[in-house]
Amino acid sequence: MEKAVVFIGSDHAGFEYKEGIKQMLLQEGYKVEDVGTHSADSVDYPDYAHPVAQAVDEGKAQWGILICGSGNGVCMTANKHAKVRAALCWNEETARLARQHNDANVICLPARFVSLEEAQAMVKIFLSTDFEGGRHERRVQKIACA
Ligand SMILES: O=C(CO)[C@H](O)[C@H](O)[C@H](O)COP(=O)(O)O
Repeated sequence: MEKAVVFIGSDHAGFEYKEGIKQMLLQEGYKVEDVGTHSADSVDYPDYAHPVAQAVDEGKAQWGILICGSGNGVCMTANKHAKVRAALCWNEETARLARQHNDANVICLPARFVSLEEAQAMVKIFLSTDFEGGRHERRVQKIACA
């Protein structure tokens, strides 16, 4: 089966984790589009969160992965895009629930609060867990503003 297209981005705080997650995804056969940043030099997280969210919003990417220090800045930015449901995840269970209950399409990770191994495990779970639908479908429908 054809692997999904994943857009990934981070600020300087998430740069090393972005590289580690990207390598893992490439090894697993995903098509990965890296929007930057490309070094640990200080940058502004919206400059990377918007392109990832836009790709998901426009259907160019099935999934988005965003990393900053706390995960909050990239998450707030991504959720400005209409079709994006970006979820801040900090352990395997929150990553699983973001998919099962919220049908999230972007995972936001806090590089300064989890290990790279934990972040990689969360991404694996996020990309392989199905939305449960049912009662959650109704709630997800209500997230969007009219
Ligand atoms: O967006 C954030 C906070 O909501 C991120 O954690 C940033 O990575 C962080 O603010 C960057 O901080 P720095 O002191 O400029 O490295």
